[in-house]
Amino acid sequence: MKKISLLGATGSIGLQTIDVIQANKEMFQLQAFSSGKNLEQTRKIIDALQPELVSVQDEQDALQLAKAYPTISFVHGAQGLIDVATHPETTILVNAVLGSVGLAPTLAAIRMSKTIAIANKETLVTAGHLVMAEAKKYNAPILPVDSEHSALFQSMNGENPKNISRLIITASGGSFRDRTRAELKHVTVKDALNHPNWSMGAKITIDSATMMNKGLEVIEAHVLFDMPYDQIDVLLHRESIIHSLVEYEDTSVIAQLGTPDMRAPIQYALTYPERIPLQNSQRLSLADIGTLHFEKMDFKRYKALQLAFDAGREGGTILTAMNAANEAAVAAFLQDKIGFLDIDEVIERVMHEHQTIRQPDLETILHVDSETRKQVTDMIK
Ligand SMILES: NC(=O)C1=CN([C@@H]2O[C@H](COP(=O)(O)OP(=O)(O)OC[C@H]3O[C@@H](n4cnc5c(N)ncnc54)[C@H](OP(=O)(O)O)[C@@H]3O)[C@@H](O)[C@H]2O)C=CC1
Ligand SMILES: CC(=O)[C@@H](O)[C@H](O)COP(=O)(O)O
Ligand SMILES: [Mn+2]
Repeated sequence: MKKISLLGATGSIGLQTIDVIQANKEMFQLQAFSSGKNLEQTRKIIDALQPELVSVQDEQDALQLAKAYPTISFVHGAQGLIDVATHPETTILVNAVLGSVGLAPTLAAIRMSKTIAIANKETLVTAGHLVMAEAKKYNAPILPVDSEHSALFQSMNGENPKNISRLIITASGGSFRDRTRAELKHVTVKDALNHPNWSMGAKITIDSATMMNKGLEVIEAHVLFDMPYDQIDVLLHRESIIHSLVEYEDTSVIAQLGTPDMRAPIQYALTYPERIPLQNSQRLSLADIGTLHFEKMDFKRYKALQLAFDAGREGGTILTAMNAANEAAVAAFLQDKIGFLDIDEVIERVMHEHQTIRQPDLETILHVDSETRKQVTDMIK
């Protein structure tokens, strides 16, 4: 029985992780989980899986839940996330929380040598060097959940990393892939939330439309697989069937394919190195699909991807600044405070004004993160 801590249980990845756990109750047990503000969904998960420990964002909510469930422990806030991540009985942390708030609990779980199944890409972008150094020091495996990184990981299985020549990350193009940049000036939140292939949380769906999602994923791949940026390519692939590809020195290319279903990479991270049937899933039929499409990436059309490559190549705190600026700008767009194209503008301005600090420690990263959020708030007043 694998005992699991889950951060972000009420979100898109979180609920799909719950599905995988519920479909394989003889194999997995949910020991502890965190949610944010969605109390209705929190109660449903408690009723279905009876965990020992639950964290919610606000103290009042924790007190209210404690009255309703006297046998369960409730915690809250930033410390609550750490308590869930470090629950002494769990061996795996699934990090599916949104944003850089996932960093501290990830580091805490790594320091207890837990296996980390990571969907929370912002943590790897803002402090990848710290996460990977601590994972090495404490012998904590980091298993990718993001579909592209799971695909890369699977396509490297059994290979010698020194023979890899290139990582090729596929991108659907997002909600506005058939519009020019000029046509994006007045798009609405509702339009932007309409992803062609995946049903995901709001923030990542906007990131996908700006192509910042791919930018974050390029940095995530650099961090996870120690690959230089000039050996990471992005390929437009409308269908999201090929989840990513690895090219080797001898020109062979190995890819991982599948229907767009996040439960597959989530389950693979939980069962690794084994595979088990995926319940209620559709098998891939290439004969039914017929044609797959590929296009070269246009870095002028998708400016955010260029900004992410620039930040990645520079390294240090500009990664934290870029990530925090993006989180703040996307939140402002979702609240109708800025337009869609302003997201790129905000990130570019923040990066332009940022003085990079090399090899930052945790304190510096957390400081840059919160200062950048204040800077963005002032910018859009
Ligand atoms: N969705 C997808 O298919 C994919 C997502 N990812 C990555 O996985 C992560 C999660 O994405 P997704 O599931 O889409 O996001 P959602 O917005 O659907 O879910 C986010 C989760 O985090 C919780 N949360 C948000 N802010 C806080 C906070 N400040 N403190 C505590 N909990 C918080 C939410 O709680 P509540 O709702 O209760 O308020 C919810 O449980 C992101 O990093 C994303 O980039 C990666 C690949 C694919
Ligand atoms: C499901 C997943 O991993 C997302 O990150 C997905 O990749 C988003 O799609 P695009 O960013 O390619 O539009
Ligand atoms: Mn992805």
